[in-house]
Formats: sequence, C-alpha cells, structure tokens
Amino acid sequence: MTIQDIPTPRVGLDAPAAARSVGLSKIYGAGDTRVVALDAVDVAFPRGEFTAIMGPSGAGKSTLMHCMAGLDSVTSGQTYIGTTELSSLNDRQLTALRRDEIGFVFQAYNLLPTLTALENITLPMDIAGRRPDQEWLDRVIDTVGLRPRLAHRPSELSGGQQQRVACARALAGRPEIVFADEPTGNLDSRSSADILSFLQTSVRAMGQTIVMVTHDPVAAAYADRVLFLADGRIVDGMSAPNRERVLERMKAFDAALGA
Ligand SMILES: Nc1ncnc2c1ncn2[C@@H]1O[C@H](COP(=O)(O)OP(=O)(O)OP(=O)(O)O)[C@@H](O)[C@H]1O
Repeated sequence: MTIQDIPTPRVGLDAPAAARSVGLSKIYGAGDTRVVALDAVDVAFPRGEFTAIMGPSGAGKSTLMHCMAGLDSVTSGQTYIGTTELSSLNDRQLTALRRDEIGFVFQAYNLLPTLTALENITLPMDIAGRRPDQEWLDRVIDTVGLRPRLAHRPSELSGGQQQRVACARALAGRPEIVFADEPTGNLDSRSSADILSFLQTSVRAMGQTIVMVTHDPVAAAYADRVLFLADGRIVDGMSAPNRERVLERMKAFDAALGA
C-alpha cells in the first residue's frame, strides 16, 4: 500500500457534516519534547453516519476526538460542530455547545454514584434546564434495554449496564454528534456486542452521528466507515468494514509502516 492509494475523506460545505476539521494540527510541547499529535487533518463526519477511528497507539486518535469536541485547544486549523467554528466561541459558549450538541462516551463511564440510572441519563438536560423529549427518551431507554434498571444506582449495575447508561446519557439530548473513546474497551464480548448494536441502531434507526475510537476490528465492523490514523494523519479509509477486511488492512498497514 502506498500513500497514493489512500482515499482522502471528502470535506466540503456541500456535504452536510455533523463535525469537520480543516487543516487541524495539534502540537504538544516544544523543543526536544515537541510532539505533532495531529498534522493538518482534514476530516468530515457526515450526519447519520457511524465512523470508527483506528490506528496504532500514539497515532492521535484521542487527540482528534478531544479537539473535535472542544475538550482540547488546537494549534492551528479549524474545527466545526455543524456550522459553528469552535475557536470563535468564548468559554461559556463552548461549554454550552459541548453540553447541548455533543454526547460523550468514555471507557470510564463517568456516572455519578449517588444518582439513579435515569437521573444519570437525564443529568445533562437537567443541568441545562431542558425538559427531555419523553418520546425520544423512552426510545433510547428501550433500545438500550435499561427500563428494569432505571431506579438502580451505578454500583448496583454491571459494567455493561453502566456503559449502557453512559450511552443513553450521550444520546438522550439528541446531540449533533456523539464521540465515543473506546466505549467497549473493558467490557466482555457479550456486553460489547450489546453496546455496539445499540450505537449502530441509534445511527441506522434514529439518524444519530457517531465517531468511535477503537482498537478492536470487531467493534470497527459495526461502523459504516473506518478511518485509519498514523502519525497524526488520516492515512486510509474503508467503507462498509467487516472484521476480516479491517484485520487485513491493519496488517498491511503495520507492514507498510515497518518497511
Ligand atoms: N497532554 C499531552 N502532552 C504531551 N503529549 C501528548 C499529550 N497528549 C497526547 N500526547 C502525545 O500525542 C500523541 C497522540 O496521542 P493520542 O493520545 O491522541 O494517541 P492515541 O492514538 O489516542 O493513542 P492510544 O491508542 O495509545 O490511546 C502521542 O505521541 C502522545 O504521547
């Protein structure tokens, strides 16, 4: 595989993207400790699509998500959620945008231990003073299969159930986009499959946009497309992935990088 074979993801205002970046670079440190974590990345995440981001450790996957979500500042370039350019916002506006437009799912579920599952799910809306859309909330709760557990606190739930609460919380406010950083990283295969099916259903049946970082070809196969990152650049892409093709591509990729 050569760099010329690599399809460049389409970036343009004509394609409605839930989020996109233009020339996004992120440099940590300076001098001897300088690390180019992202190197002029152009990427677009179209609405209603489930994108998996893969690549070796240190490739810049988490940095890309954090910059796209306004959790980390960029060194140069622009990031957009919908049509809003994040650097144009002040801190208060950025906090509101993160709360209202973005859902997050992290490996550590970040649930509040004193709240019930339902209270955790609706917490972002409660903080924002927004009433949940009950029909949508019911749909999310039923899709995630948590109705019998809504009154339970996180400590009374299994890891898989806690992650489902985290997913439901991310989706409950109908955000423009959900960023999930290894959402199934520490779950058994059955719980992982449940979570991934739920994320996939939320995209296919409810039109959600999801970006998920994963190391797992099985998880990536639930996505509509996989983007491969290496050394802070998007170096490859794959539509309609399946486990075998993703594994093959990862091997080819390792060989090319090792060459
Ligand atoms: N706060 C920071 N200060 C300095 N360097 C950082 C910081 N955060 C990340 N880096 C560096 O930026 C690069 C990209 O890191 P990032 O966490 O985005 O990679 P990743 O692809 O998510 O890796 P992994 O799969 O191991 O989680 C790495 O070389 C990392 O060491």
